Amino acid sequence: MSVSPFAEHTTRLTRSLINALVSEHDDAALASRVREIAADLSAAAEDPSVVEIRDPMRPRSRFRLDLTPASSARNPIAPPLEIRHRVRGAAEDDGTAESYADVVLPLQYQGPPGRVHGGIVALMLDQVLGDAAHASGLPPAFTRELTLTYDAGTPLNSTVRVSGRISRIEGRKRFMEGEITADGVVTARARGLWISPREQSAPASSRS
Ligand SMILES: CCCCCCCC/C=C\CCCCCCCC(=O)SCCNC(=O)CCNC(=O)[C@H](O)C(C)(C)COP(=O)(O)OP(=O)(O)OC[C@H]1O[C@@H](n2cnc3c(N)ncnc32)[C@H](O)[C@@H]1OP(=O)(O)O
Repeated sequence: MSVSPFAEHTTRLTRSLINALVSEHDDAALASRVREIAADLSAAAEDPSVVEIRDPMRPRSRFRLDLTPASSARNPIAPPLEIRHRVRGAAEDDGTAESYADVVLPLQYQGPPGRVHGGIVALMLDQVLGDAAHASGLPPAFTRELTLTYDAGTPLNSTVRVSGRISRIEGRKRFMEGEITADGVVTARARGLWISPREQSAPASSRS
């Protein structure tokens, strides 16, 4: 289900409000930002039908109603994670289907100074690996195990790439792997196991 421009606009403004709360330590400056954002929120709510967004997030067909705190365009606590799909080609040329997202994390996702919080790193990798686990119309599967290695700080305020792919499938089990890179350097790696519940995996288990 696609998100209306009004809902997405309101989500973006709410993200701005969250950002103001963690950025402005002076109440007068904070109050000024709050007034601006409140005015923008009210203006859009006057007539939701005329709200337009120049660069809306693309609705993803394999995720009909995304309300997750990881990637929903209508959930302001979610990082602005727009997941795309591709086949790794040219350089690697291994033909692996991959899910990936290029994302900039603002201050509200900070852990150590200047770095993305490790839990947010895990959240994004869980989501992108979970998305990749559902490639090719595979039946629903849940994260059973997720192992993270934090190799280096993941920077705030600059584009990082979150990627995930299936490494192998054994019956109901999908073994996943992925990483986050910043300027081409790996900052975190993930390995995980997604399992399709017995009742939902009849076609998959008959293949095993
Ligand atoms: C969420 C998807 C919904 C579908 C949506 C469709 C479209 C989606 C599009 C895009 C999706 C993006 C969405 C991302 C969402 C983000 C991820 C989350 O937040 S998920 C929530 C957190 N996770 C849970 O809540 C799971 C909780 N756990 C469970 O419910 C169960 O454990 C479950 C269903 C996962 C498995 O239950 P069992 O009872 O079937 O499992 P047993 O029988 O113990 O294990 C199955 C096999 O796996 C082996 N196994 C277990 N652990 C293993 C391990 N660590 N290594 C190797 N094998 C292992 C076992 O030995 C067994 O093998 P043998 O069949 O006997 O051969």
